[in-house]
Amino acid sequence: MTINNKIISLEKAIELSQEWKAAGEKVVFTNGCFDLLHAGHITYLSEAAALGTKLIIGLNADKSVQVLKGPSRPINDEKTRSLLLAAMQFIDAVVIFEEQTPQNLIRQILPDVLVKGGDYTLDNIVGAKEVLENGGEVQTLSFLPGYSSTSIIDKIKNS
Ligand SMILES: Nc1ncnc2c1ncn2[C@@H]1O[C@H](COP(=O)(O)OP(=O)(O)OP(=O)(O)O)[C@@H](O)[C@H]1O
Ligand SMILES: O=P(O)(O)O[C@@H]1O[C@H]([C@H](O)CO)[C@@H](O)[C@H](O)[C@@H]1O
Repeated sequence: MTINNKIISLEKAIELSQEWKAAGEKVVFTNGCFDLLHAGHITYLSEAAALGTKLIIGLNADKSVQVLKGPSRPINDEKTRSLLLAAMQFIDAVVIFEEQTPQNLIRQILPDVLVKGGDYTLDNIVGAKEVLENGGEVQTLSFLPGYSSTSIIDKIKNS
């Protein structure tokens, strides 16, 4: 599958997820803004991929990032952010969502496993209730202290 073909619509993500699960694949899902990629992202994303056989990323659209992270964000637009994620061999699909949370997306995809990095706890992961009620798993993965998109921006500003 080419990199661009991995960047799919909500409808395609629902269809693929159903197809994959019917074929016995274990579908892992995570979401985020992924503005400036760093070692923490890569560490937890590679761990996420190892939890199943297909990894879908829910990516906040530019407008959603602006609300969540502030008017000066994102630095990288959604086209760039989705392409960089899709370029990772262990990521099978990237779906951009416009809302403030991936609740609707997760409710429709119903992955086998929902994960976030270690900066989250199980009680503040959006979609956890739906995934658990559907018999899925919810996990928080590694957290690499000192790595964040914001800290990269601050370093550049202060350099
Ligand atoms: N240092 C880190 N180690 C492991 N996972 C991380 C780390 N930082 C972020 N993540 C995970 O990456 C995903 C995307 O988070 P996000 O894009 O907000 O990263 P961030 O670096 O915290 O960004 P920002 O500084 O803009 O808030 C989330 O699931 C989050 O749990
Ligand atoms: O990149 P972030 O800020 O880790 O991503 C956010 O994650 C939120 C999380 O899933 C809450 O449990 C989500 O609601 C928000 O839309 C961003 O994806």
